[in-house]
Amino acid sequence: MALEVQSINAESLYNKRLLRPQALHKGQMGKALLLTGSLTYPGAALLSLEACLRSGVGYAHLLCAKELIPHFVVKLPSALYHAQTSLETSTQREDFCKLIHQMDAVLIGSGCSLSELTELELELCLLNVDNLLIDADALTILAKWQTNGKLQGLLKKRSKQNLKPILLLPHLGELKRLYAALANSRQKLEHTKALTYLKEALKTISPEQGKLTEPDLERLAYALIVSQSYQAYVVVKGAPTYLLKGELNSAAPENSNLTIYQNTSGCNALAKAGSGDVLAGLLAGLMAQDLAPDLASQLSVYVHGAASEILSQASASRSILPSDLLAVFGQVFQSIGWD
Ligand SMILES: NC(=O)C1=CN([C@@H]2O[C@H](COP(=O)(O)OP(=O)(O)OC[C@H]3O[C@@H](n4cnc5c(N)ncnc54)[C@H](O)[C@@H]3O)[C@@H](O)[C@H]2O)[C@@H](O)CC1
Ligand SMILES: Nc1ncnc2c1ncn2[C@@H]1O[C@H](COP(=O)(O)OP(=O)(O)O)[C@@H](O)[C@H]1O
Repeated sequence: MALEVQSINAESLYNKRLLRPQALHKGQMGKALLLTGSLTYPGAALLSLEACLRSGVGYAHLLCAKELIPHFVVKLPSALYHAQTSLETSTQREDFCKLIHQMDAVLIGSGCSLSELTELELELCLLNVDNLLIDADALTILAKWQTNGKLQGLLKKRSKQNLKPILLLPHLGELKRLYAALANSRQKLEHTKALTYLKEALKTISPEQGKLTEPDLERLAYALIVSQSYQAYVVVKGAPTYLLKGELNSAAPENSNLTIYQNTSGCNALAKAGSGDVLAGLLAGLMAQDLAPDLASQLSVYVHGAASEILSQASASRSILPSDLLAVFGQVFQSIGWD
């Protein structure tokens, strides 16, 4: 039984730092496309876009309702904007596919709203995008497709084309939604097995490593099942955030190989609508720079959390806004040697 618990902290990330040569140019630093925000939730687009720009990515693109572009461009002029189309015609779908094929990473979901258009965009992304991050409303659509059987076909096509596992960013509510969509007795049994495995395996490691509470273990057991059933990497958002690497061998849990990464940064200043949008944009920008999904996830959750801690040294956490985090990302990156 191999289980390891590792902390995501300043030292671990310093040791994994990748330096930016002075002579680099924007073309070497990746292109990220955000399919975030909507007329209903425009703020989510701005938060994720600025976070993406502050990740160091070469180009940050946003595809959004054309009415929003004149407002956004005033606030974030360095981003590149594309007007959303209905995807009803084959030309519109071809243009959309052309755009996503040019990208090194695509984020879909934060503030997109649960529209038919979001569904069409998500389907095309699943079939075409290698580094695909899925958040918020797009997670709800995934759960719906899991229930009605559509997702299985899409994931099969995805794996035939050798596209990477998708990256999911659920909070506990969304994680449970994804799990509930599986809800058959076999998977329920696997959740019980996963939980039992985690509890047993934790007894075999040092008490220092194994400080995981019962609710955290529950969360991780859900994440294990979701990760396997959706063929996905999962960032298990919350206090604290966890990442999982490896697999549960459900036939023989004792033969599983699993690493749990526990983030050590963050505070309750993040318990506000919009914090998740900031995290998603930052992670998309890092993935576009060719960082492996596990390193990009570790770095983004740490920087996001540490930014909230810096702000809370000078302000009551209640008054800190998700948009305030953006200005201190640079300070956190610098403190861990990521220039
Ligand atoms: N400024 C903006 O434009 C924002 C737009 N947002 C978008 O608004 C839409 C709806 O977001 P909602 O926040 O209503 O939807 P959620 O699915 O995030 O939250 C709905 C409910 O889920 C439960 N929940 C949330 N977080 C949980 C947690 N950590 N543990 C357990 N249960 C939890 C709570 O009961 C919550 O009221 C999405 O598209 C979202 O992306 C949000 O991202 C917030 C900010
Ligand atoms: N008390 C807390 N301590 C540490 N991190 C937190 C806390 N509350 C929220 N967060 C972090 O803030 C983010 C909230 O994301 P989410 O619930 O998706 O918000 P949004 O409304 O923006 O979609 C997650 O990254 C989560 O880990």
